[in-house]
Amino acid sequence: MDTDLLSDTQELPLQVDRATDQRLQLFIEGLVRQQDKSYATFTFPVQEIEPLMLLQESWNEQQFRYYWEKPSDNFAIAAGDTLVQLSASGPSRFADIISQQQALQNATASFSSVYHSRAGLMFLGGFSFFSRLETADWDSFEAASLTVPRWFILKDGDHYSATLSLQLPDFQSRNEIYEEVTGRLRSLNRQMTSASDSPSSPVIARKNTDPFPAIPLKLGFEAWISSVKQAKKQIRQETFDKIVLARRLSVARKNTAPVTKLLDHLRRRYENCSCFLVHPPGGQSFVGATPEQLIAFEDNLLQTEALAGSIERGKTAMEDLTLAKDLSISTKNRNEHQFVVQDIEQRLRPFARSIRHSSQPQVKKLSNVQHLYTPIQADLKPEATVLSVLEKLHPTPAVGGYPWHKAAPYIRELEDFERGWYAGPVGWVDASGSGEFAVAIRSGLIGEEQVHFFAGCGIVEDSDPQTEWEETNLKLKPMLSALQYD
Ligand SMILES: C=C(O[C@H]1C=CC=C(C(=O)O)[C@@H]1O)C(=O)O
Repeated sequence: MDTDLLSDTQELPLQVDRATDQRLQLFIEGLVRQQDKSYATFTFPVQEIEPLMLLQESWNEQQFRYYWEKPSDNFAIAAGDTLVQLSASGPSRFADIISQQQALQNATASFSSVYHSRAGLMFLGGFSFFSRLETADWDSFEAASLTVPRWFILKDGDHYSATLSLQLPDFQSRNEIYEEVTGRLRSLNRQMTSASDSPSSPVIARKNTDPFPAIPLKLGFEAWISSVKQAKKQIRQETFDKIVLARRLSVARKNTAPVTKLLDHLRRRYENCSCFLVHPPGGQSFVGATPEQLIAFEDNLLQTEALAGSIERGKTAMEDLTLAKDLSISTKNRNEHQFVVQDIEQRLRPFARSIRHSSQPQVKKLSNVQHLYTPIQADLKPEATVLSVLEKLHPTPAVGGYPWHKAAPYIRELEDFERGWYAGPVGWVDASGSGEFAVAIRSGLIGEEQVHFFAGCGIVEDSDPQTEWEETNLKLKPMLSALQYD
């Protein structure tokens, strides 16, 4: 290896010691000799770095970009460029993705100089709410899409690493592979150095002095009231017990700040949320900060939750407490919540050895709204995988309905827009089969000229259409503020 990457020369974010270099050369020799793999990944430790800054530094509209951060977990992934994109559409999309993922895993060899289970292959992306995408609004997205990036940076507590991946048939010899890996390490080093030297943090530091025009928050009000009334009629006729209706607010994009700034705002403001970005090559950016975890899966231990039932935050501590109490004792909200707990439990049962949750919901407080919240844990049977469980869990009645097969057609009928990836699962899966997916609510689709914001709420027998409308306004707030529309 050229001396510039070796650790006894200068201080660089990513350095390789001689022993690692020797191991790397042997690994590459093995790849070329055996010729039984089509892809290889290479993971190295890096110095402390802000993955978001690197994403900003390396931003390229024409390439795949991905970001995931849960500030409260001290966990982040920034990734870019496509090595392979797994995609599928239709009712068998989960099964199709699972078989593509397995094939890719079998065709990949991994080199790692870190001891971390997230080293190696990483699959990043998500799924649309319904099994097909039907309009041009989401034309850069697939109904199911997991991308293996050509690079990603991982931050997990104090652990930082960089993983590169490549397609082996692109290279003729051992030397070419070695040159490619070291060349890319060098360019990553340059980007990491300028990301950490970058004088300004990507924070939106101050309010825009020339505020954007007020959002027409009343837009779609009549249609909403009428849809909620129709949904309640179906509930009275016992078609279903609960349905989640959503609205889309579409506005001209005024804030042209990079989406990385938007993400930075979200992660600072919503520390307990999963902040995400999925940007297909040349497409729009799907961005959000969601409080709802759909699945966290590691060593056959699963964590999920019921999050449904909402009320505003109080202006004083006392008022806030009173509102939380009102929420906890509200029959309407408790019913709305209980359908979710029940349904999740039912769906997990075939996979689970045991399932645990408290009998009473807690209250989860976000800066704009508070929700009823029941964390649920399950020990799963060995055959369960993150994607097979995801297939069964999505959509929970927190974003769909109860029973789902009865409510589903009414969502399409009563909403006048394509949900796309709104309320679908978004997240990541690693090579060991662990992964995390969140429900992509509190989100927006950001195009060059237009932004679509989404928010929904659960409708049950005694829902009041006006109150539900106000609740959607509360839920739109995080994204509206992040784009400075307030
Ligand atoms: C569907 C959304 O929220 C869900 C999650 C939490 C509380 C909800 C509610 O109270 O209705 C919704 O079930 C959304 O924010 O778009």
